[in-house]
Amino acid sequence: MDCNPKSSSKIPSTFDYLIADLTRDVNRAQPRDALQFCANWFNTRLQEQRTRIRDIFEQGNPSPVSPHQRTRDDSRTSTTHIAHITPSSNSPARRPSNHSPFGTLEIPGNAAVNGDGAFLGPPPSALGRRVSVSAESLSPSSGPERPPPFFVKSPEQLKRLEEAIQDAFLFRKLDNKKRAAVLGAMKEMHFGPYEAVITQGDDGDYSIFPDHDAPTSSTSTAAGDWHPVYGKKVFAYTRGGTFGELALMYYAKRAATVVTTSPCTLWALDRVTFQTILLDISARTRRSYETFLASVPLLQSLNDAERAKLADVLQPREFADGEVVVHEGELGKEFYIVEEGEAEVLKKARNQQGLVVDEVVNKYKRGDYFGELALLHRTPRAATVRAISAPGQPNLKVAALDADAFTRLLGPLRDLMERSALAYTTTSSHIVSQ
Ligand SMILES: Nc1ncnc2c1ncn2[C@@H]1O[C@@H]2COP(=O)(O)O[C@H]2[C@H]1O
Repeated sequence: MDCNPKSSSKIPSTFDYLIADLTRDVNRAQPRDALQFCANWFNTRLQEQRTRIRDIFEQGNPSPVSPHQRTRDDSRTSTTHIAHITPSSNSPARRPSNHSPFGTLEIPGNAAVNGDGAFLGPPPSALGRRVSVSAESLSPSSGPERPPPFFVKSPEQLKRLEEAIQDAFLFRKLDNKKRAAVLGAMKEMHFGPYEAVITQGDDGDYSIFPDHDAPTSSTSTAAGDWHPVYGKKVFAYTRGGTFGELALMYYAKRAATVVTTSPCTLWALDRVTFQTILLDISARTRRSYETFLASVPLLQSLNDAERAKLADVLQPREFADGEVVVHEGELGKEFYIVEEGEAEVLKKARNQQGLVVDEVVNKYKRGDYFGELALLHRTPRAATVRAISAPGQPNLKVAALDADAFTRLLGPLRDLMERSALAYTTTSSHIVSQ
């Protein structure tokens, strides 16, 4: 059997990659009990994946119900009293558990998670409980036969949706095509005041992204500052806060109830799309970054673990022909590595007539980097870098690294970058950016 996902003509899925990795490890380890080895291997991979995703969430989008935050008094908590909340038609008092207000989307694999699955001894959840594992957890990749749902949206809806997700960490990893697929799969939902959007103890079926124009909603969970139906209020969401992802990531029960405090517009992303597109993409992005980074000359001296850390924090950006990535004279906040396409570097200079013109001083292609000077020296951008792509040629795609991660992860390469920068051409006609 050919287990190399790259040698097959179809697009390899996460499952293909997993089997290739497993085959490689089995060949290395030559286990006597192959079945036990495979069971342990998958279990370990599952735990690693959950841990990595949890870490990503905690870095980029801390959840109010993550274990170390649950008891913390958060300044974002609103002053709305939970005691005002009354059960709605969607509340647990009036409907059976597991009846989501979103209904069930008619897409394959969208059935509720089995509550007591014990397949392969699932890892404990982030909240310390054992969690169920559905068959989907081993193969989050949907493949072409399982397209995500698509909800038609007006330009006005799309604009609101874009605003709603602009701070959501996972979306930053999506390229334009995948982003469009996720936006299409998101469903607009309207809630009245004091309706339970998700209910503690239910299975997780949707991740929720509140509309930016929506008033706040609040979280409650049983204990303490008590409400007869919803229990204690532990957190309040303001605009831009997303919730409902924990149960989707860990196949755990809902860890808290989320109740609207006034009429709300929310965007719901179903569990299968969340996992197949978002989680799968973050794993794929990481994997393809690791391969790509190994080919970048600047990073040759980093080891695999260092490059893997870098792959975790890089964010894809795309620029059409003529779009500027960095402006000469501006403050620098990011560093860039070219993944695809081309860019040119322009510096302001005085021509013979004394007029200020942009002069091309450099060009970039795949594997090149730029934007290091402003971060290394804390100076304004020394030049403008803009995308160039002839008709039919790919747009410029870069992997961006923020200033903190640049210092932390590429600090050891400082000397190398300084030496390479000596080769930058600057003539007396160039105007020095201050
Ligand atoms: N001749 C050049 N002078 C200055 N910067 C250059 C030149 N050629 C390429 N660059 C890159 O252009 C980038 C602009 O942003 P930075 O100043 O942060 O870092 C700069 C370098 O990475």
